[in-house]
Amino acid sequence: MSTPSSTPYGPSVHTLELLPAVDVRDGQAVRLVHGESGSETSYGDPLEAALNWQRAGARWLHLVDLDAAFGTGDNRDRIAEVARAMDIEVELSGGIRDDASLAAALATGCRRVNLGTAALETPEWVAKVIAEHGDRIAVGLDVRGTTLRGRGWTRDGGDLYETLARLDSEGCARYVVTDINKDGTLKGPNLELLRNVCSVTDRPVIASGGVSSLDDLRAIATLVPEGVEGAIVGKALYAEAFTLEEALEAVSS
Ligand SMILES: O=C(O)c1ccccc1N[C@@H]1O[C@H](COP(=O)(O)O)[C@@H](O)[C@H]1O
Repeated sequence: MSTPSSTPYGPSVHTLELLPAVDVRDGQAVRLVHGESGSETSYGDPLEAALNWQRAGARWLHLVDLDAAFGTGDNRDRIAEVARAMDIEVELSGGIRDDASLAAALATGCRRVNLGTAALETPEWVAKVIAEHGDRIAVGLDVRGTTLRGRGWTRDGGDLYETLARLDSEGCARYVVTDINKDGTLKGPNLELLRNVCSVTDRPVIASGGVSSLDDLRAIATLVPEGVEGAIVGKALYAEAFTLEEALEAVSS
């Protein structure tokens, strides 16, 4: 997914793809701290937020149904409305755990979905949908240390590296790696975790959690040759630490 651009001097170079996040809870765009329910800061209408990132030049939107992830209901209609309104690519997460929720998610026209809990609790189903849908399926590896967390990040779900090896062997096309301890904190990304994951898989990795500055994005961009394809940016954009235009400029090569 990183942007290829050929040069007259050699092989293609790739720039880090940026995926601004719109997480939806109770119909509103929100940001959480460490993914904890109850830590929400609200940023208003999710459609307006998404259109804003699109207008600013994003090529991708990371769209999350937080209620579905937490099991506190869902925002399915609102999420579908946002996904359908986008001219850019959308990756959709939250509560996609069975055939019905997967079919509804794919029917929004999103480019791909991220599976979290299902990869931990129903591995046979995940292997089946990876085989059926190829790169329209990515897996979100949400970790504290090296322990995966599911069900709104409230339950342990096994070892990161064992799960990664299993998913690799099943043909999983891509991983979204979130350090929960960093998420929503503006404390900087976990570069070591990203490096470690890239060292054990040849699949592209999307970095998530902790981005606070343009320098953080530049630091993640240095990992593109190791396999980091993109970075999700949430709190920093909503808190206006920088603009999306500045971020896109910072990672363009
Ligand atoms: O994105 C968040 O802040 C977040 C916080 C708490 C739980 C999940 C969160 N987001 C994403 O939701 C999916 C997991 O959903 P599920 O387990 O498949 O239902 C995953 O992509 C998380 O990164």
